[in-house]
Amino acid sequence: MTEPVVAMPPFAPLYGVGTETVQLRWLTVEYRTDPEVLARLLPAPLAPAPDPLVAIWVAEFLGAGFHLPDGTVEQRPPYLQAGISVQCRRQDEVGAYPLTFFIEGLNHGTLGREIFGLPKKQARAVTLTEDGDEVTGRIVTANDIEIVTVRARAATPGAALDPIPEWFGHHFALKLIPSAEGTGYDISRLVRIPFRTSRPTGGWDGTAEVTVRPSAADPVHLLPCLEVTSARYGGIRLDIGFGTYLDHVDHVPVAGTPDWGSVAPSGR
Ligand SMILES: CC(=O)CC(=O)O
Repeated sequence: MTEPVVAMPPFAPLYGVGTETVQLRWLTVEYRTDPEVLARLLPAPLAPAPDPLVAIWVAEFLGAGFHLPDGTVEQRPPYLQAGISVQCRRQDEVGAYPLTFFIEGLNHGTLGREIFGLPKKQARAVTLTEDGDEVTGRIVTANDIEIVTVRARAATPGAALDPIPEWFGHHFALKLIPSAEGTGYDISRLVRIPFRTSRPTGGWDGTAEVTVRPSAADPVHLLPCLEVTSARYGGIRLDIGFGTYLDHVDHVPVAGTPDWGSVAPSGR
């Protein structure tokens, strides 16, 4: 028999643990960046993919439903979320390594953060606005810096295309649980998270401009936009199942520190 998953606080869990189905309005802008910086951000055994691609996405989660083991569905109100992921390789598979997800209302993101290690942070604001054939996404950090503005314009409107890149099919997240004793971490493990998309509606391919602004706390500017390679927008359904544990990671790159140091395990 499979043991049920228990969430915090066990007295009155913050969320029910189940698989997720969500309807999205989603913008992805993909660009090439400095390959050396990208390589330094990846925890081994993740390695750079041949193309040094970054994807900035901004999405409205229109109705996230969590299918619980007892057959009930926990429904969430709509919210906005954005993320910065880089393309990577693990053995022969190409996938996405998520650097940071920004969310308005971190409570909605606790499940993905605690279980899968999706790197969610509270944002001051995430916006996704339509204006004719243009869509603009913004990420404003908790300390009020608009670190990302992406402005995309439709070139081929009306296509039924998936706005989520194919390489997002495998997300290799790093689940990192810090030690309670003040040094290092207790868990540092890659988790494969299956992202399955279906039913694209009203999407388009287009062009985009990307602006990233410096912030010490959220150093997205370390990944400069050298060339936009694609921009896609549209409606999509996303299904996320349970994850699979992969490699233990002993060298966790910490960006933005003067020497790009790493943290060590706690010894537990
Ligand atoms: C894409 C996601 O952020 C998935 C989740 O809801 O945790």
